[in-house]
Amino acid sequence: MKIIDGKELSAKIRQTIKQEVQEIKEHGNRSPLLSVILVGDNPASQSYVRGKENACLSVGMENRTIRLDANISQAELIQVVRQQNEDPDVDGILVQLPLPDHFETNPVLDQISPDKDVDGLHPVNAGLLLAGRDGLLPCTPNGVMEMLKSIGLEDLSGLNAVVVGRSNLVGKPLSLLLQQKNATVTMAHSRTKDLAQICSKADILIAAVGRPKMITSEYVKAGAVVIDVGINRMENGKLCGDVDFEDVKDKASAITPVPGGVGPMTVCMLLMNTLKAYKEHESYGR
Ligand SMILES: Nc1nc2c(c(=O)[nH]1)N[C@@H](CN(C=O)c1ccc(C(=O)N[C@@H](CCC(=O)O)C(=O)O)cc1)CN2
Repeated sequence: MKIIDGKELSAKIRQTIKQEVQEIKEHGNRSPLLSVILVGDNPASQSYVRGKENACLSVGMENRTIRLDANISQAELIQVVRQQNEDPDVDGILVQLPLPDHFETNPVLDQISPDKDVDGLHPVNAGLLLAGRDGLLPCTPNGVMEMLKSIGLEDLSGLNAVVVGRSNLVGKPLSLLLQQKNATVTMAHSRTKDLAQICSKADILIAAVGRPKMITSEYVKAGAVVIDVGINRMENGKLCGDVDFEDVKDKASAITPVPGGVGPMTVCMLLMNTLKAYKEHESYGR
């Protein structure tokens, strides 16, 4: 069984991003800039945003974090997003999720200019993905595809993929990306009947349900590739995935750990999207 190490893979990809950013700067150009908007003081979100700041630093990109009080209004938040849209130095804009309860998330995300939407969550980018056209891809699904590629799974012809979870952030876009690579995709979710039986037919099983250790060995076909997108904080403070790693690891041919699996790839793909947005803005390389 192979453990797909997201820390190692993301470090490798970051190195190529760092080299590109260095070349950009050596040619006298400005650096790519990621602007992150954080509303409120959710400790997990604060920690993820710090991770994004450090990631930008590590590849030589500029970073701007806009920290806003949880009590600001939806209209005020939208105003901040629009300011970032209009700032020519900003290449990528990300609103850290979840927003505090009194916000409606979609109308806020809709305000991000699609060419700066490095989270790939704007309806324009979601539509481009649906149509199989080039746009900015959501980071976690894109990171999962990179992980599959790293173990030689690029053309998925003839393979059954089951995605458990149907969120806009992961399940829906990931199902489309897998299908683009010719997998036969089943989208399952909490209301799916005979879930274990359906999962046990998967050559590639993706768990993105947000239920700690839900996927046990009875859900897994012998030799399957198991990708765990879940990041759940246990009462003892430790993190665990949606997959019961100890129970599944000897049945799978390859598996991602939590922590150190898909999480680091998410941040890496964010850097990649910011670089891509930058190149579009500056017509760099054309
Ligand atoms: N606007 C967005 N909000 C959120 C996203 C997102 O992609 N866009 N995803 C998650 C949070 N997230 C990034 O924002 C994120 C979560 C986890 C990790 C990560 O590397 N986790 C580590 C463990 C870190 C720890 O110890 O706590 C791991 O899995 O190894 C990175 C990014 C929700 N919000």
